[in-house]
Amino acid sequence: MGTRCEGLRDSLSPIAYYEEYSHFRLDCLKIDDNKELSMSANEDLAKERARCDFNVSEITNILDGGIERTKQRKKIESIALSNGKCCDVTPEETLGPKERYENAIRKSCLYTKIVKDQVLTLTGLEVLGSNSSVLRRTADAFFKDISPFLLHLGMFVPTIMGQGTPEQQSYWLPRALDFQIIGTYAQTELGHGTFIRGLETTATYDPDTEEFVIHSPRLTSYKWWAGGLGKTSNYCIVVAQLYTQGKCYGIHPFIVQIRDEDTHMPLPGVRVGEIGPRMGFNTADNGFLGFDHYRIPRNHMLMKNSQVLKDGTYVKVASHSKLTYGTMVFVRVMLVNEVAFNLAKAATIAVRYSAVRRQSEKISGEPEPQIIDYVTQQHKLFVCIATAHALQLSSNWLWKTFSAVLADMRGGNTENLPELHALSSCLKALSTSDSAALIEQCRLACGGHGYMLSSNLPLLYSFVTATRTYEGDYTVLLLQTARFLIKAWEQAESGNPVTPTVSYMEEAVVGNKYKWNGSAEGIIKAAYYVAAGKISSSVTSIRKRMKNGKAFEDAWELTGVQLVAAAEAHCRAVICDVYRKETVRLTANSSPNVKTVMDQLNMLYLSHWALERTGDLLRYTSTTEDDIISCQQRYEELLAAIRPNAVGLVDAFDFPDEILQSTLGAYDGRVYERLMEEALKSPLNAEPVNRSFHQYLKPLMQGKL
Ligand SMILES: CCCCCCCCCCCCCCCCCC(=O)SCCNC(=O)CCNC(=O)[C@H](O)C(C)(C)COP(=O)(O)OP(=O)(O)OC[C@H]1O[C@@H](n2cnc3c(N)ncnc32)[C@H](O)[C@@H]1OP(=O)(O)O
Ligand SMILES: Cc1cc2nc3c(=O)[nH]c(=O)nc-3n(C[C@H](O)[C@H](O)[C@H](O)COP(=O)(O)OP(=O)(O)OC[C@H]3O[C@@H](n4cnc5c(N)ncnc54)[C@H](O)[C@@H]3O)c2cc1C
Repeated sequence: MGTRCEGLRDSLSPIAYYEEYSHFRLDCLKIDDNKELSMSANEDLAKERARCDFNVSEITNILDGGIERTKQRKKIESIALSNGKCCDVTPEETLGPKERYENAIRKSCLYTKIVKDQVLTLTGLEVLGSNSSVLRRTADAFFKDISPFLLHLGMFVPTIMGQGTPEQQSYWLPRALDFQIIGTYAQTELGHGTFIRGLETTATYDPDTEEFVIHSPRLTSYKWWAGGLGKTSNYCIVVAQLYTQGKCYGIHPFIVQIRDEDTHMPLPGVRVGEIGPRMGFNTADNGFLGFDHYRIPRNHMLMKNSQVLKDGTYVKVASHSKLTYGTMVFVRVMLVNEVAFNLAKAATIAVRYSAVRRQSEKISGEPEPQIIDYVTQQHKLFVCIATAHALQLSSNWLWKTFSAVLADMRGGNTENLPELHALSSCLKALSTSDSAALIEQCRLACGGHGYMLSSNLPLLYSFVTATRTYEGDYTVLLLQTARFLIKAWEQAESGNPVTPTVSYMEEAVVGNKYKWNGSAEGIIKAAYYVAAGKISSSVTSIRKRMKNGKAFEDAWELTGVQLVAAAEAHCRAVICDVYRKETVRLTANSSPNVKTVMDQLNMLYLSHWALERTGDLLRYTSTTEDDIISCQQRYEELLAAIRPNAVGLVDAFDFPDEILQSTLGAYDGRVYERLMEEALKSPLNAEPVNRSFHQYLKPLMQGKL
């Protein structure tokens, strides 16, 4: 897969091991004699590229955000990839947990050096913000799983930037950005992840020494989960309940040193370790952390939003009580981009593989078709390409919204924060949930070979399915959006103005039923009407329950299923709307064929969701069965229209093989050769007979056990 890296051979013991068994594989399996193993590219894939009718790089530029950004991305990628030391000779998933972690640290250091020496000097800090997707793409050439440094750049640095005073930033940021210290974000505890007001770690101010005493009063207060915490980080952001002058002021962020900067030993009063094997993230040393009356200086509390003065007086600086949650909002915004990128990778792998793979007979006796020619396969895959586009464009739009609200807040205006919170919550929830489900769909679309770790689909899934939970669980975040929607509905009902993303309510509260029209704009409007219908039903249920004597909180709780569905419908309508508008805007000056194929993908996405939500359309709009039949027909026509361009569309994601890291998805389509090459690297192939034969099998077979 990708280029092999000779330079690393002597740095790891497993590599010597591999070299040992690589002699064995040639002797024993004689793959050199196998005429089938060819070095030339797959012909079917070459034919697919020849039939693609649009300019692939035009779409690449659109997805990157313009030709200049494509150029910059490629430059950064080539800096990292030409380093020639990015990949492993031994697949990382065949290493034991310790070796795997050590290997991840080795690669993280290598990658960090490249970022520090070459990328940051080229791009400045922008690469950590709006342009951080470039870093994420490039990092994937180094890590099949996750870098233990992810939280350092993903949350430690952003928290200092977002929650620190200018003085604190100027002290901590240069050290953090230079990797003199490595940090993480320890908020979640054994006992609480969602309900952060219930966190139990305490930070009690002692005015005599001008220190905070950080303490974990019980097992459930131990920090749990933070990435890079177990073994890598020597500092971390600890979110704890702040006590001063005998009063609790709720959760606040503190910078806490946990390991000696020289020996890396845990400091006295700190208990830290790794939490053990998990479904994914196995190279990220997610950790636990407890404190025994551990003291830190007063100015290690991040004091941009609130302060504790030397004498212990608490001063609230921020104009909004939830600004301490700012890092979470930032990361939720980033995650939409993150999962769009991972879904694009899965779609690339599955579409290329489906063009190479031939199976079954459509007509008895005729050559086996490429599996991509089955309409059911197109149904599984083309929505993945379309969703990757939808999420990529929605993420760019969300980033712009986030930046605008941030700019307002710098001027003291927090008016648009609730809308940003509602939007980032539901977009994070839906994008992570859709992407995880569709990556799994890509894996299933690749049959048995999709189950191989070397396809990279299982790892992509295990990584992305975690995004549905972390940084706010799916249900919990949709319920946050629902709070905003219900309030907006009540505002619209009483004739007061509402914010732009819920302006559809103004028309819907009047009680009109929407008449179906199958155009893009018509489907989007129908989606908004479905959302309005569900919000209205939720409001009715809550009111009915309250009328029957329930308190608001109980009525809300009992209506939870409807509220989640309403928030989901709202968010789906927003994605459909943004995807449509951005497609039209971004292809305004494109060549006709690019415009056509982007429009087809967009219509496919809209029709797909209309068909998925037939029941809602029939219930909340005046859509008829005939309308659904014509929508289904249109959807099937779109599958056929997109089919010739499918490989071109995934090529437009422009993933180098080193980043894709997949036996099934490499550009040249040498699927079978790569599967065999990777199989031969299995440690079990290191010797013709495993010692367990002598220890167990032989005695069993000979009745001597
Ligand atoms: C080497 C490669 C390098 C690459 C570099 C770049 C990489 C980028 C990618 C980054 C990857 C990072 C990986 C991250 C790993 C996971 C990290 C974590 O999980 S960390 C752990 C993450 N953990 C979680 O995410 C925990 C999830 N839980 C929570 O966030 C909160 O508990 C809660 C929001 C659910 C409730 O909070 P609670 O205080 O109980 O609030 P109530 O419900 O009582 O509502 C009261 C009012 O507040 C309002 N409001 C609320 N929030 C906000 C807000 N943010 N804003 C504004 N307003 C907000 C709310 O609307 C309501 O308003 P109203 O209706 O009254 O008007
Ligand atoms: C791979 C991974 C990496 C992580 N990295 C970090 C990290 O670096 N730093 C960090 O601090 N944390 C991290 N986390 C923790 C993560 O943020 C939490 O797991 C997440 O916020 C969910 O909290 P929880 O685990 O307590 O789930 P719970 O809150 O216990 O949720 C369990 C179930 O209860 C439901 N539920 C909970 N509350 C409600 C409610 N109010 N209404 C309805 N349903 C509810 C949820 O929907 C869910 O189905 C990580 C987690 C994972 C999996």
